[in-house]
Amino acid sequence: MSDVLELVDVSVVREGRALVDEVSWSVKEGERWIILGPNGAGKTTLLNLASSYLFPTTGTATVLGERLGAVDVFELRPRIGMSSSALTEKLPRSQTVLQTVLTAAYGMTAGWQESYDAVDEERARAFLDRLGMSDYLDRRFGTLSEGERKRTQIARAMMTDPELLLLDEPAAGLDLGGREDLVRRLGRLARDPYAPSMIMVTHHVEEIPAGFTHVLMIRQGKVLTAGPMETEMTSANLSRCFGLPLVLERQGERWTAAGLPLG
Ligand SMILES: Nc1ncnc2c1ncn2[C@@H]1O[C@H](COP(=O)(O)OP(=O)(O)OP(=O)(O)O)[C@@H](O)[C@H]1O
Repeated sequence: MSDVLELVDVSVVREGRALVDEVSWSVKEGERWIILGPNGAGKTTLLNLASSYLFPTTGTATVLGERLGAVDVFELRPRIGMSSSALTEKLPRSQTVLQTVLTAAYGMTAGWQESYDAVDEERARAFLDRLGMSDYLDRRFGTLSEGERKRTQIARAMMTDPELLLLDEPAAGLDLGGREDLVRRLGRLARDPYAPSMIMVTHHVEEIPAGFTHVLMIRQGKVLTAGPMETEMTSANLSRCFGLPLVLERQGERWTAAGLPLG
């Protein structure tokens, strides 16, 4: 298995502060990683490295076999699918759902043309169908609910047939039903052997879909633990990560966590 992502002693320093601090981490082809950590821990910074939108201040980052700093990122980026709220804000509100997904095939956030291939349209419809968005194809993106927007964005991220799929808090802001619907769909994607390698950032263990294989926990820019879910998802690790005593429980392939009552 080859490395999809390899960080070696990577630090990202801004205003004299290390947002990520000497991080070494590798993601192999086919793995599905969760990044867990409190607010401000450096999770999005790690995703921005993985998506080649940020370069290390020190250390080396290799994405899909290409070393950042020595590769044309405009060739690398189409190989990476990304869904994040920052990206959602850049998508034109007046485009339809189908157009929003289709424009990804051409590496754009805007610019609807009439000349899209029938093959591309077929693919866009198929991804939207898998994400339960078939009834919304002609709806304007700006009129969608939070959950519908997230599902559209994931379909959009899949459109370029990426080798690496990055999901930044895909379930944030969803109600319980919306979260469970999305988590089930992501679980199905995670178990699909033809789906790309995946890295998903979350604050909540309840949002970890079935089928995810590895977890990285980060706190104040430092990696606390990184490895297989079976060995690393423990109450002790989670408590260290979030800085208070937590009890982690597993039910089948899903997780819950709660703080211990105050004594
Ligand atoms: N350009 C920047 N200059 C200075 N500080 C920054 C910059 N970008 C991010 N930070 C800081 O770096 C830290 C890590 O940010 P990051 O967004 O990676 O955290 P996060 O774990 O994703 O947080 P959250 O869960 O709140 O989204 C934060 O304290 C943030 O304020």
